[in-house]
Amino acid sequence: MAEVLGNGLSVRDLECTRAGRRVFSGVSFDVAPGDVVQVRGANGSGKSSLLRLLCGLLQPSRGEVQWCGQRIGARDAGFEDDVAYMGHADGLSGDLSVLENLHFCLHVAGRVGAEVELAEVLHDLRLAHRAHEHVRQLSQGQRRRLNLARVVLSRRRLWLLDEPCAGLDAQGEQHFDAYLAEHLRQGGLAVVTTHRDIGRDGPCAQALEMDSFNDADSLDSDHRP
Ligand SMILES: Nc1ncnc2c1ncn2[C@@H]1O[C@H](COP(=O)(O)OP(=O)(O)OP(=O)(O)O)[C@@H](O)[C@H]1O
Repeated sequence: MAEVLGNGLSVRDLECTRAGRRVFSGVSFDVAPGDVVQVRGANGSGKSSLLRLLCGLLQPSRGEVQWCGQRIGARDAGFEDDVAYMGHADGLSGDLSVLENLHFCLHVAGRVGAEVELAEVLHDLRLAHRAHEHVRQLSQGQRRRLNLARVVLSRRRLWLLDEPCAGLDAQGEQHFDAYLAEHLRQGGLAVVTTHRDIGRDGPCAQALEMDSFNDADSLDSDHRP
């Protein structure tokens, strides 16, 4: 029986197979409240696949992911209510305004009425002046900021963030660091794929190097040992 963190995320002997090819195997780690894991690795090493396994969008070919002692594959409703996932696609509606997207997010998170906080986050992320514009009119970096606002406002306990700083400028990165530090300070948990050293000035991150879990034939030829 795998050791389980009763109040956090527990990953045991996880294996990922995509299109019949084993991407990684033997991945095990725990994340406790207040902890962040930084996932690193070469292109194709399986960072995004790992995050999709953690949030239940992909199924492992072996091993399991547990949240607060329950296997997530069991589709425990509590897990989905606890997770904020940021993937490569931003999950925003281009035909809705910035404000409408965030109101929708607050609605889904059961936080209708958090208007003051919404206004503060929009101001912090320099999106307040674009609040009534359609999201499709924003730049990539602005959309990334809006996606960050979505995660922050959702107030979910577990953040699963795939390259959250891609496209952010230096100020956007600073805001990300501050929001992540505050999330952890409040007992939140996070798994983040990023090449930035998020432990440098902020929280101390546990590093997970995906390259060490790859099969040799799953890597591009120039990454093979
Ligand atoms: N939709 C898919 N169908 C089949 N195979 C996929 C799919 N998406 C990714 N893969 C494969 O899974 C492996 C891992 O991809 P993944 O995107 O998880 O890696 P990554 O480390 O996030 O890469 P990158 O740094 O380039 O974003 C790659 O070999 C890739 O070809």
